[in-house]
Amino acid sequence: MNLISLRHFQAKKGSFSLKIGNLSLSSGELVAICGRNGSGKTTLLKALTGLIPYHGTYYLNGLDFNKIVAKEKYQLISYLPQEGRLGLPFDVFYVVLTGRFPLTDSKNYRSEDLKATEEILDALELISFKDRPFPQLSGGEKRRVLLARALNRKAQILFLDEPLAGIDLLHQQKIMQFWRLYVEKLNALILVVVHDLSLALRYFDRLLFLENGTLIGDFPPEKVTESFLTRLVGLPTKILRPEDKNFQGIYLVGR
Ligand SMILES: Nc1ncnc2c1ncn2[C@@H]1O[C@H](COP(=O)(O)OP(=O)(O)OP(=O)(O)O)[C@@H](O)[C@H]1O
Repeated sequence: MNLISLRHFQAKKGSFSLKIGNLSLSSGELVAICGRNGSGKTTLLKALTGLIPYHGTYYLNGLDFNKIVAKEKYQLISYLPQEGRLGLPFDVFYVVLTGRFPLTDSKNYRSEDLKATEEILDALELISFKDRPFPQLSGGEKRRVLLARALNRKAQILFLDEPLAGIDLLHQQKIMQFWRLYVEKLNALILVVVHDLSLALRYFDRLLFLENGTLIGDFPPEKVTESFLTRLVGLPTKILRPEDKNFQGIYLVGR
């Protein structure tokens, strides 16, 4: 099912302009957005979330985005910004619980919100942190907690801006596995800004490539070519395709 449809879509940030002629994203897809710094990845996620205005056509779950009321948008979409700052001394459990706020009556959290929070903390191996004050966590721990908060709403659409930056390799792998289950269980769409092209090629269903605000590529990982990446990255690029597709560990390239 089409969850997002864009036509002649444009969003501006100062003199920068993002332009997408045509794009459809469906439920059940884990999609990476790739591109160099300043290519428009964050601009795209912000425009799709409604944080910056757009021109053109944007249908969300079959409805004109501009005609959907805010509460419904927040129930359908969960957005993790690139710079998630939170200076207040809340404990980790409460920070993650607040991810459920759009599902409540805006006054009280329900027992199912508490239960869901326990479950997501457990799934992301954060349960032992639950009573710790958020500001005291390390950078990577904070990112994992903010990701748990974004996932806790169980929204059908997730927009995640560089959620794996600063996270250790073991937890990156666990998060990738969790996203796969999330997509399957909730028939969800997850759109993730990723700089690590190895990760994007190995774990995602579809890769979108932006350059100077233009969508220059939209491929499944098997169709991404070395010549395309060489041009995109600006460096000679080789793709090593794993022989053992069931291998769950990481591949490192040595000298
Ligand atoms: N408020 C603003 N005013 C003017 N230009 C802006 C503004 N915000 C962003 N830009 C410019 O828009 C372009 C796209 O920014 P965006 O944050 O979408 O890039 P990105 O692909 O997410 O980059 P990165 O990989 O560095 O996070 C950049 O060149 C940036 O300098």
